Amino acid sequence: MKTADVLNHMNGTAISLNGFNHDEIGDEHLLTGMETPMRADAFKMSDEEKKQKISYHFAEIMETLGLDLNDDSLKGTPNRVAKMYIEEIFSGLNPMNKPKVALFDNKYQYNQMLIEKNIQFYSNCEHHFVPIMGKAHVAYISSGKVIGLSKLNRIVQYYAKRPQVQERLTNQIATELCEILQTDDVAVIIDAKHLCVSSRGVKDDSSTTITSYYGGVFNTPEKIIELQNFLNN
Ligand SMILES: Nc1nc2c(ncn2[C@@H]2O[C@H](COP(=O)(O)OP(=O)(O)OP(=O)(O)O)[C@@H](O)[C@H]2O)c(=O)[nH]1
Ligand SMILES: [Zn+2]
Repeated sequence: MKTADVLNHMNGTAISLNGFNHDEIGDEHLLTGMETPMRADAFKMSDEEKKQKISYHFAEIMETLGLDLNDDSLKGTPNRVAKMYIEEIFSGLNPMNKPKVALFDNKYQYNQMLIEKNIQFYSNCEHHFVPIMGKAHVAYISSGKVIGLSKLNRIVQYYAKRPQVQERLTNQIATELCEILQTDDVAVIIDAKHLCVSSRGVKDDSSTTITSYYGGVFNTPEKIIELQNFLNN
């Protein structure tokens, strides 16, 4: 499936280049408006250099807040945060960390939907840099290839490990699955809690946010109902 076709599914998603260089960044979502906005020089600096820089600036933030960086418990925090950003919670910004996906021939002649339900993920809101946590459900119908189940979870985790908004996370996962599986018949539903809504600001601890992508045959009332029935059980 071509990205232009995916774009047609997105109901008017804005096209934005953001100075983003496809070859250098290696993200296939150029021109769809759903790429994570990154500069063309995003990977000129090594991970080690990035960690040192983040550590320096995080120490500055802590100093500004008046914290004593000589304190036993606090002194390692700038390094801890830098390591966590680069190696863990924002590791999905680096295309080198994209999961390698194993595909198999559909020898089983299984031609109905496959749903990977309740994929737990943690992400971070790009507006406040506080956690988003939730569950993703992904479904597809094979066009000839079958994907290893764990790879569905890994694709969700890869895109979650970026500063995100839920709409983009949903569409990035869907586009990736369409491209890998060479089919439009993909659905992604995400139900997540945003700590920027629950722990601060409006402080609503009970609301969650649901987003969805229904492509190909999933974009019919019957299939949507069938899918939702599976998810509700
Ligand atoms: N559409 C969308 N909005 C999000 C997401 N995560 C956080 N937001 C919202 O982004 C908005 C940022 O709005 P601002 O008014 O600039 O930020 P703010 O002053 O901190 O807003 P409050 O959260 O209302 O206090 C907030 O309304 C957030 O709830 C997301 O995944 N999708
Ligand atoms: Zn937020």
